[in-house]
Amino acid sequence: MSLGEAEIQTVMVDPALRSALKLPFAAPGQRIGLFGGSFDPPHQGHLTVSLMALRRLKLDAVWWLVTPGNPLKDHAPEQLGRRVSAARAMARHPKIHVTAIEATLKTRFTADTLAILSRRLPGVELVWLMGGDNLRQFHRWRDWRRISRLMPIAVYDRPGSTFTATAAPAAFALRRRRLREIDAARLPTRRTPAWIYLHGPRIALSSTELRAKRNKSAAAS
Ligand SMILES: Nc1ncnc2c1ncn2[C@@H]1O[C@H](COP(=O)(O)OP(=O)(O)OP(=O)(O)O)[C@@H](O)[C@H]1O
Ligand SMILES: O=C(O)c1ccc[n+]([C@@H]2O[C@H](COP(=O)([O-])O)[C@@H](O)[C@H]2O)c1
Repeated sequence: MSLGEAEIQTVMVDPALRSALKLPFAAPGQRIGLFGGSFDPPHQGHLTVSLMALRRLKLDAVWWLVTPGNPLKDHAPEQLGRRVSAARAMARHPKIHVTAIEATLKTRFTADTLAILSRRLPGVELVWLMGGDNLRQFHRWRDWRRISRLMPIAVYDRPGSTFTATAAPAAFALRRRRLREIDAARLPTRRTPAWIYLHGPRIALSSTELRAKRNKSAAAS
């Protein structure tokens, strides 16, 4: 969307705060996809989810929130700074911004991060983005119902999750709040809870697989 002078003046986010949080610019009325992940390492799957979400949900931008660590994963990820740099190198797109906001906010759980961001960005239409594998275990996330009330959720299909994700406990609990794919562009402004399952090019890539390959070639050399 294009903003007039008056609208830019009314950006409700305190600029000092925004710069302290190292947040990209977002104005009221803009639609921002929040894509949390370990990105250890980032890959084409992340990029595809972001590009499809930009297009189908008519987003103005996607912010990659590189997490200090997924609370449900045991293994320690690569150093945060290295993952942020790798994510920036992968996400070379004018509408994709890479942030380490959870490290700045010192939040560990998505519900806490999203509660702060929605408070700090009033009027901005935020959407939580995730892959189908995460929908399968969403009911195990801390305060997942609160997350579903904080902002709409878009789930992108992923090999291995196609037939199981939409039958998972959280999907079942929220089944009456699911939008048809044809209505994707309306998701960001829908009353919550609201969610959608998006189909598109399926990318059979994972960070686990890339780490295994990297370790194998390091061991061979
Ligand atoms: N190939 C893919 N297709 C769809 N969604 C994906 C894909 N890869 C990652 N995602 C989603 O991107 C987000 C961040 O994922 P993450 O950084 O953990 O990558 P990953 O490949 O799932 O890593 P790992 O194998 O270490 O679990 C998650 O919501 C995940 O579901
Ligand atoms: O808050 C939780 O309980 C929670 C549990 C599992 C995953 N998450 C978040 O989900 C996002 C995707 O995680 P990952 O490791 O699959 O990339 C990332 O932002 C994690 O912090 C959050």
